[in-house]
Amino acid sequence: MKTIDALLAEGVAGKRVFVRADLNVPLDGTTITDDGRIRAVLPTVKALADAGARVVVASHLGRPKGAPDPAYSLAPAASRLGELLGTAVAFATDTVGESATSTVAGLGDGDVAVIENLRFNAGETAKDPAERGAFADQLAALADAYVGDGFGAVHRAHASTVDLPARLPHYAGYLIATEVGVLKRLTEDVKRPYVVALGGAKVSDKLAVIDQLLGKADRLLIGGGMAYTFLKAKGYEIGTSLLQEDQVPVVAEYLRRAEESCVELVLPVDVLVADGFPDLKTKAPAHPTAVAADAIPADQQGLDIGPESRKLYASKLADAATVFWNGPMGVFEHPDYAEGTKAVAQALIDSPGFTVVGGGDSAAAVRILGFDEQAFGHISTGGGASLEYLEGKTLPGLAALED
Ligand SMILES: Nc1ncnc2c1ncn2[C@@H]1O[C@H](COP(=O)(O)OP(=O)(O)O)[C@@H](O)[C@H]1O
Ligand SMILES: O=C(OP(=O)(O)O)[C@H](O)COP(=O)(O)O
Repeated sequence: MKTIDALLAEGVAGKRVFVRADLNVPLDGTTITDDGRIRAVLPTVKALADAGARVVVASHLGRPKGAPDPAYSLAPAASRLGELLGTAVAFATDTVGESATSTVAGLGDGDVAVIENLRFNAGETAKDPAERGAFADQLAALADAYVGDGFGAVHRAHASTVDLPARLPHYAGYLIATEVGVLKRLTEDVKRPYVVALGGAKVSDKLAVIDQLLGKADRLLIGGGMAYTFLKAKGYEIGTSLLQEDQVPVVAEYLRRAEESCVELVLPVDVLVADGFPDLKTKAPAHPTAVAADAIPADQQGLDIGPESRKLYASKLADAATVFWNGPMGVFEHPDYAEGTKAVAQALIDSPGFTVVGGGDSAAAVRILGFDEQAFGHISTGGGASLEYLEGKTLPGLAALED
């Protein structure tokens, strides 16, 4: 894999360099609540701009449905990138249309532009390779070289992560190099006990990784929205909690295999419930109650792990030599449901082992909840991406950067 240093050595002055970043930041309206993913790509963007490249930064944000949707605009991320760089950053209001073409044509050496959300074009995520390829052809017309630095999206086989680098000289950026370097420590000669904590809301995406993790980790702690499919598989009532119904038999099999292979699969013993999802805008008090995990009322929704589970999870992390954590334990964006995530973050800090936190929301959670980033071994910008890396899968966005 050639890195950005090779591109810089070849000389980039006057060249248009396409940087596929992951600027999928959490937003409250148009306010960015955590800019970690933007800061993470700065070394790459700065190095290219300082060397006189005309830098075209691109990313997805959220999951719009293949058409423009103002709620998912990258405009706030573009302005924040400009603030962090201390220079004006141009913003194209489309991906490959008139605005993108003229914005890129208007760049001088050392200038930076951001184009609009790649997922506003259906070609970005299309299953049909021809449709993806057609979009990639249009993106390729905007650049002379490609730098892959969106680590959080390298597990996606999308036009900008796979088809575009096939059309341009391609290089790995600094963030990808760092992320892969650190995650290698968790795959080669991992120190034990190795504990993996999983939570969050992308349940369908992330349940599959448990299949592999059962053969790799010594202990699996399950929280967040992920936990309720497990509780359901145990035969418990889970009320209106997040459920991946079609995966219940698969999860039941995970429970059986864990027992057989002596992997500790730890589920919440109690949870915080309420009669609905909290208002994240007003943060109005949600008045949750703590109930035993096997006593969730039918009309209630589980939104965080409970106080007994906090203690249990902390104790299961206390002797870990290696920890990987992806996915908040609850709806941490609301103060009434942040305690589970706080307890796990604190347990990682207190753990003597090498600790890695991965995922857009998990990384944002530890910073928003006031933890010191330096207290963790590594904070990865990718949740699904790092999990799939740990599974030993070939990540399409990394494979596409190979020579
Ligand atoms: N019990 C729950 N029910 C619904 N959503 C939850 C629950 N627990 C956590 N979440 C949500 O999960 C989201 C993060 O999930 P995910 O995207 O999978 O994590 P990451 O970005 O770290 O990989 C947060 O926005 C949080 O509010
Ligand atoms: O936020 C992301 O992943 P993560 O929540 O697993 O960290 C990435 O930006 C990928 O987004 P996607 O899961 O919509 O493809």
